Amino acid sequence: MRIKHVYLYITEMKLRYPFATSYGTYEKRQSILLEVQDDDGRTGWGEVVAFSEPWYTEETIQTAWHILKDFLIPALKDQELTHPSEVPALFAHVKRNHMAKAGLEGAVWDLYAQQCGISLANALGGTRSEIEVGVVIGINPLPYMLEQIAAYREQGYARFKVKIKPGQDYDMLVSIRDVFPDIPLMADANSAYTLQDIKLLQRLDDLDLMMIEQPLADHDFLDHARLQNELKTPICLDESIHSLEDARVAVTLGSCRIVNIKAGRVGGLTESVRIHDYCKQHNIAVWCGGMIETGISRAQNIALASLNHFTIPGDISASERHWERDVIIPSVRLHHGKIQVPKQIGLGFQIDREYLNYITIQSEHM
Ligand SMILES: O=C(O)CCC(=O)c1ccccc1C(=O)O
Ligand SMILES: [Mg+2]
Repeated sequence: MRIKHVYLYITEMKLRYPFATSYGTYEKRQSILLEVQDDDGRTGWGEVVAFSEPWYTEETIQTAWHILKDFLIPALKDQELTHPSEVPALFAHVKRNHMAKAGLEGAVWDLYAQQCGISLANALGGTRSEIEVGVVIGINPLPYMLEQIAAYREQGYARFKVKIKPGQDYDMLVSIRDVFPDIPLMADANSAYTLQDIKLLQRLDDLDLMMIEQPLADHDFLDHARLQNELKTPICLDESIHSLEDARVAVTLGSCRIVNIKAGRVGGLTESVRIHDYCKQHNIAVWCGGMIETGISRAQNIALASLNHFTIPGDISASERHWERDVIIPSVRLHHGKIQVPKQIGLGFQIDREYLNYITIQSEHM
């Protein structure tokens, strides 16, 4: 396969509800959607999940746009490929910029699956026909969070993740536990704490949380290992894990017992599958993270989460969790609290071109 054309779209969509994390609040979402085309005119779709602000990682929409246009797309175009797992080597001379790389690599995976006449899930080695999914509750006044949890439970979500930050942590979680003693519950700190907060973090052990996600800074492998040693609650790493190598460091040091895999953060689906396989070998649980993404990345996540070691429900909610309307047809829906893994070829969804046009604020053909 040879990529002859790449079409880039910067889109902007308003979230149905503002989404607050420990480091900031998202109200609207720009994304880079990209379409790659081969010599036969077939196209594959990918999404760069970087945000407009460098809060979650250092990448932004603008840095990704630059890296894609000036380095990655020229490195990919016209190269003869037999498999998408060859794409990371073409990008190896470009340091990091994982979300930009993953957007393009994901589009090649979709195209490859279509050429083979199989689903993306199948191409990645996925075996599940449906996946259990969880939902994330942003930081808000407590009564509103309780209402949201009740509503999402009604919709069948199998796991509830609550964002926490200093001052909105222990007491808030105790109140949630009082109302919902049995729900599978976890907390995501997005690096809001340091090892100095160890006493507070140890109190969370009373709350029967499935895990605490990324309590400390992204580079703090050693401090996470010390913290995990002192905590009963499993630590899950998100922002710390940019590669298989990071997963090896974390697992070897004992920095976590669970890994959140996001294709964007680790540079693509190829690296995601490698991390999945490594964690499976080492008895480290994995689940698929979310990035408030459009349906393209959401469809990719569904395919990825169909691999058999994704044993914990991921942050793969229905399209309507964040969007009034999604860019894929049909939108992602829950069926009895689960999401069906599409059997159709490629991503298994169509692109809603009319809506794509409507939300596009900039585009380019390369
Ligand atoms: O996609 C979602 O619904 C929310 C996923 C989420 O928690 C998140 C969203 C944006 C940035 C970081 C994170 C995170 O997992 O830390
Ligand atoms: Mg997280």
